[in-house]
Amino acid sequence: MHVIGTVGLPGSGKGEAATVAREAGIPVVTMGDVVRQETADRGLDPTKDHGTVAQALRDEDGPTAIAERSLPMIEDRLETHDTVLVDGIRSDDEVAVFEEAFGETFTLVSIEAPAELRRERLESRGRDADEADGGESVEQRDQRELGWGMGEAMAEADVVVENTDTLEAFHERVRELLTTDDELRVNR
Ligand SMILES: Nc1ncnc2c1ncn2[C@@H]1O[C@H](COP(=O)(O)OP(=O)(O)OP(=O)(O)O)[C@@H](O)[C@H]1O
Repeated sequence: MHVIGTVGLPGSGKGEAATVAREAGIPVVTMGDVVRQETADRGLDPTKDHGTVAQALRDEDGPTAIAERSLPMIEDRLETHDTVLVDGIRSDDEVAVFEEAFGETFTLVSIEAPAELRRERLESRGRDADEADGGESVEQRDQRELGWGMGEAMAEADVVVENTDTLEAFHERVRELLTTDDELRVNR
């Protein structure tokens, strides 16, 4: 059994890593799924009330509210799959929840790329997907996420994957990581 969590700053490649996992038949649980589920449970509109519910969860139950609620979803996937990828971890407080729940079977992977490369990739993703950035620069997004504890989370990673080469090379590296038992046992 393996639970693999990914952390990384905006545009580092977490979404691409999740795509590689799905292609390899590894289920992906995102913190966003948790918020969507909670929004539906509260009878609210997942397309409009996502942000409000995410904030409400943290206000009501503290910084680990969303991570705690993802645990049953992860355990559910582990009934039928050996490995599960957790996407959307944003702080060291959240990392502590997964370490406590899964112990040595939890591996934290930090995906890293320089700000300039991430900025180019996010701009290009924005053009492709017609994605609005809300007027926020990459530096501002970095500061916001670092303020939540992303830097501390990245510093605790068991494995660092540099995403500075081609997309194909990154996919290959992630595929290798997800399917090589030895690499996932680094913290045993
Ligand atoms: N090595 C690469 N070469 C070229 N493009 C890449 C590479 N890695 C990722 N990308 C592209 O850069 C963009 C950002 O990557 P991705 O969406 O995976 O980042 P993310 O970490 O999930 O970002 P966010 O936190 O903002 O959701 C995507 O369009 C992705 O396809």
